[in-house]
Amino acid sequence: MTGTTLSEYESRARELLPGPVWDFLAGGSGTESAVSAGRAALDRVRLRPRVLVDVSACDTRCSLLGAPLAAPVGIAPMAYHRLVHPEGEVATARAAGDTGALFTVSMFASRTLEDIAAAATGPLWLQLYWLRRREQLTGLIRRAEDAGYRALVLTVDAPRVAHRPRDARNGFAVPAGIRAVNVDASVMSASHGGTAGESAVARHSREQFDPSITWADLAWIRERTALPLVLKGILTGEDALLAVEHGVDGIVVSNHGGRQLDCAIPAADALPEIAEAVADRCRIILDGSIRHGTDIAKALCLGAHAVFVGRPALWGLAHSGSEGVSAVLRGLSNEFDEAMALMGAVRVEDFDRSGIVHH
Ligand SMILES: Cc1cc2nc3c(=O)[nH]c(=O)nc-3n(C[C@H](O)[C@H](O)[C@H](O)COP(=O)(O)O)c2cc1C
Ligand SMILES: O=C(O)C(=O)c1ccccc1
Repeated sequence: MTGTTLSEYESRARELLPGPVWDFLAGGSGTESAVSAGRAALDRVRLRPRVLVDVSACDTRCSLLGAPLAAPVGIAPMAYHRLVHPEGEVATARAAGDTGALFTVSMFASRTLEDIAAAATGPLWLQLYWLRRREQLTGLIRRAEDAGYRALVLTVDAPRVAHRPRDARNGFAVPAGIRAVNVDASVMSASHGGTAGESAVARHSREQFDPSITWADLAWIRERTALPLVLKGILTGEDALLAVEHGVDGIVVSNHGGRQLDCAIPAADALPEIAEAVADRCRIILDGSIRHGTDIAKALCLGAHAVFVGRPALWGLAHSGSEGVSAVLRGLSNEFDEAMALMGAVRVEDFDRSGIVHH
């Protein structure tokens, strides 16, 4: 990673960012046990390399729902990139384009969908939470289509934002001047109303997210767009099967980086039963604690087609803007390329369950 390791990006970001912003990035819900469990789950997976395979031309490229990628890597949707860098999502989009990564833009992005699209040279997806005010969703879907976004990601593990002790203690609110510019100001004014005991983000999500939606409501989105639909936050084979039965194009196996259900099963532990239930009928993406090229290899062996990287992209952005995000993504891709060579995998599709043991 051009001399700077990922953990150096992390520690530099921690030094640079105000304490409450760092806590918002790093923190989880409840006991925060689902944050560390995500890492522990990947650490329990060990790789089984094959040797004497011609690896003189490993190919890290793949395609995900029609999007060509330099490696099976995307940036997870994360709110408010301007919290860590003034250019925000525009800088992140440039880096994703430069490195051939997918960028999933959060509904609570701090730059407009159109500005992000103008800076992007690679594929963009848009993530949505289901708001009580459905006309806001209709507007976002139409704007995403017009700006060339290639899929919608509906996050389903957050009927509301969970209680996050660090944010509550800090009375965290998004600083004045940073806004979720793509939604009506009255939808997410998370810059107001942080109080000791509850963050503004948690309070506004309770007011604005629709907690009553069910599988039957997916038809409402389908009727409004021909874009592929991906559900983010699936952790069981049962729900993966329902997702397939409801015709979704992809799922993100995720415990939301340990930020939603405390003690939720780590994505890596959930993946085998999900891959079995899905049986190749939709795309599977894993996120949570992906920090090394070998983590990507492990996710593919467990049944994922690609991974999303969350916090490390923001560490890179805080460190040095677009350059920092590019360096973080390039570092991961280079490590993945090496993992392929040392695993005896020539193509991304060569990874399967025979590549791992799981303790
Ligand atoms: C600061 C921050 C903001 C996030 N915002 C969103 C969001 O707006 N929508 C969403 O679906 N997930 C959001 N997530 C969750 C990420 O998409 C992802 O699931 C998680 O961060 C992956 O774990 P990792 O950070 O360990 O890589 C957020 C995560 C962080 C750290
Ligand atoms: O999804 C999240 O983890 C998150 O932090 C968030 C931030 C702003 C609005 C909604 C969720």
